[in-house]
Amino acid sequence: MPDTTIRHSLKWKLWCMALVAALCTAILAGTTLYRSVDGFLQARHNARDIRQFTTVFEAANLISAERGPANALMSADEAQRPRARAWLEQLRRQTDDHLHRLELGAFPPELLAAVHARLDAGRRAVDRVAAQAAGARRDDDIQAAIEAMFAAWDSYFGLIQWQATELMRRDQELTAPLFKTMMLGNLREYAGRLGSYLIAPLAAGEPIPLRNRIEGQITRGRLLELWALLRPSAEALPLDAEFRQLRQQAEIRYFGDGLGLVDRLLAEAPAAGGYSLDAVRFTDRYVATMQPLEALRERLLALTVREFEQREHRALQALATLGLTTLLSLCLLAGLVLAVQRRLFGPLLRAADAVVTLADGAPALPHPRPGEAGEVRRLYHAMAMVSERLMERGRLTRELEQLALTDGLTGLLNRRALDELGERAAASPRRQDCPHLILLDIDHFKSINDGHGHPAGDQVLRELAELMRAQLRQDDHLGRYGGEEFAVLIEGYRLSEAALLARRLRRAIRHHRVRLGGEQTLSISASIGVAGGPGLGWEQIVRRADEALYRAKAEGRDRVRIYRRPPAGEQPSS
Ligand SMILES: Nc1nc2c(ncn2[C@@H]2O[C@H](COP(=O)(O)OP(=O)(O)OP(=O)(O)O)[C@@H](O)[C@H]2O)c(=O)[nH]1
Repeated sequence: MPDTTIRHSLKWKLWCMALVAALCTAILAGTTLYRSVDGFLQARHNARDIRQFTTVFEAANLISAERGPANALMSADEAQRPRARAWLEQLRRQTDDHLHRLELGAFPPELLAAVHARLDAGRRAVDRVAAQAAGARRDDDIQAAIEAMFAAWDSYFGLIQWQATELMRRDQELTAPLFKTMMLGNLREYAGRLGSYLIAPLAAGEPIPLRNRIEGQITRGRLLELWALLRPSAEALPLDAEFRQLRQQAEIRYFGDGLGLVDRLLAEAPAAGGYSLDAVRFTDRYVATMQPLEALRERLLALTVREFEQREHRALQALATLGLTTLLSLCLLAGLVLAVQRRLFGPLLRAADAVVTLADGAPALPHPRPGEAGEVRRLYHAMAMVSERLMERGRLTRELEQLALTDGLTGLLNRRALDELGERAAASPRRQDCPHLILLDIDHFKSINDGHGHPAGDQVLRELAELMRAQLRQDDHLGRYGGEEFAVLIEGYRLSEAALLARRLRRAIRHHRVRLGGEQTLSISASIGVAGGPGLGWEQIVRRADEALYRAKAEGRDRVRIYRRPPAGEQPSS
């Protein structure tokens, strides 16, 4: 018996293999997906951090920018004061707005508190000077207020450094953009400071103190250093056309006009007529030349933010592509397994069913369905051939079996067939199956052969077979039991009825005329022995019928003798 347990089923093995393949795919894809998700989250964090850093830096820029109107206010006359005050108030509001937003973020409170303290101190110093009448302001107070505002920026720069360090520690990829941004922020701050060193002397009409000149030179040196780092060929700088254009504008406006203005005032001795520009006008003109520096920093930050947003977008695309590819691979695998199951196992199982019906001798071959594979069609074709051969073989076997049980001359059952039927009937427990045997032998048959030839003898045998068949019921079995010996096996008769049938047969034979060639006819007779009855074995019946037949022959032929069971102690009689 074939092992059909599920463990040995090909379908089960296929599903197992598919499961293993799906697991391998999932593990492989999972590892890559994990990296991809990690990359995407990192890119998203970086984009968010850079945007946040932009906000932080804007506040620094505003603190720096506050110094312009503060300087103007501290050196303004009565007429200039309202405009400078309005300008300063507007910038202070913007700065406070930004700082307020920062407080909501995760900055160390002590750093924020220090920024507020320094900024308040700087603003108070500015306001104290601004509150004095134009003529009463001392350049030392102005210088002190300016330096207090420098300290506010320095304090805020500490906050920027803290955040930059935090971000760089989280991802080193942020190092370059953060440094570039800080560099540009410093550039704007140093430019502002350089101008501020001139404000107090300009406001007071005093010569520029040596300390201011030295600080100014140091600041100028830093400015030029930073600017050199931002030369157009610097690889770390963006190739963006607008950025390059802004750099060019800064080169002309600030490093040309702005520094030129500072140099001119440094060169001017505060003679009797004073400086060629007062502090307010200087501030107006100088602040305007710093504009491209601010634009440059904003552009760099915008480009950096854009680049990180693009990275985030690309990481998301890669993640989506990988996810979809994985899903598609798993779907394809499942589809493949289902297709194999439908296209291969379905037909195989139908073929198996057909083979079983074929073995039972009732072939019901499966028909190929549309779209079924060529291999399956070949299998069905081979099965059709096997079925055809089996049918042919069955037919031949049946023919052989028939031949083995049939007498070739008369077409009647042969002795073997009759014996089989007789044994079966004798063995049957049903009373109505109880068999009787009429054994019939043609008298002097040898003389027919001798006198008329062997073919005439054959003709007699054939005609006698037909004659007897005509006398019998459908259920009676007629056979040729030997050379010129016939046998009738009957069931459901009593012995007397069997004897009657035997006598009828004898009479029919006696009255029959065999026509040989021409007018010549031949009459024949037969001797008959009858035996049978309940409780007898087939061999016994045959032996008894034979005995009765022998007696019929012995007593003169052409007669019927019946084997009767003798009373106890007596010889059997016929
Ligand atoms: N034509 C022909 N003769 C056969 C066939 N089978 C047996 N015989 C002959 O049947 C004859 C039987 O002869 P015997 O056994 O002497 O019997 P009988 O001549 O009928 O004599 P009794 O039976 O005593 O009346 C033999 O000559 C066999 O050759 C057959 O198929 N065809």
